[in-house]
Amino acid sequence: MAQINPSILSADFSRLAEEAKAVDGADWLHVDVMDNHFVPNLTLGVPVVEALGKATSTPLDCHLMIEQPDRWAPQYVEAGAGSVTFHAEAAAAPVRLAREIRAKGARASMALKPATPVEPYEDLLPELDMLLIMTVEPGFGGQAFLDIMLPKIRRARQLIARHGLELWLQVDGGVSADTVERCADAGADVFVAGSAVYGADDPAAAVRMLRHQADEATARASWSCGH
Ligand SMILES: O=C(CO)[C@@H](O)[C@H](O)COP(=O)(O)O
Repeated sequence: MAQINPSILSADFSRLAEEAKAVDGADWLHVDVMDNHFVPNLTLGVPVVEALGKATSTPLDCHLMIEQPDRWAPQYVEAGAGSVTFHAEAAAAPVRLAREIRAKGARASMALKPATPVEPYEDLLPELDMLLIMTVEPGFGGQAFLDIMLPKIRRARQLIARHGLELWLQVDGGVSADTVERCADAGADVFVAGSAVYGADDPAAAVRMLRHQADEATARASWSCGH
């Protein structure tokens, strides 16, 4: 079944605990950590992740859009993140970092900005639990989905299949009722949605609707036949 991870970046930051509970039933809560260096925006850090973990039973999927993830990622695991994503463009030693995240008990994930190809990372995929393909330039919610990322999602799904991996394939940026089916058709199985969820009158219902759309598209997709 498709996983829908609402992005807290689109929530009301003055009511984070309530906003986290508003999406009960989501698979993970996506937490965007930005440092104003790797991306031109600043959001939240370890203490807020720790507080969020106490406010919700939904597991936390922390997306680190920061420099020096090798130094910081382990602290997010200790703060309670169930999944930690670092950027390939920022990590000094991605294999060592993925192993450290896993050894500390979280799922290890690596993200690729739109201009970063997936092929150079083929040999690293077995070290990961999830690969995140950005479908906008990281930094801000509410941007338009980049259609030109669909071939990259397809190529990533083919690599995962070729190696027989159980790797989750996440997409993030501009995912909505208009785009989720194209992402699922291309091979994504984990969908981050910020404005499409928190901009809806009923965020929990928006999660259910996106999951339904993604599941239907996946069932029709050639990559999922036989799964
Ligand atoms: O990582 C990011 C942005 O850098 C995302 O998680 C956005 O927060 C998603 O928001 P929408 O594009 O779905 O509004």
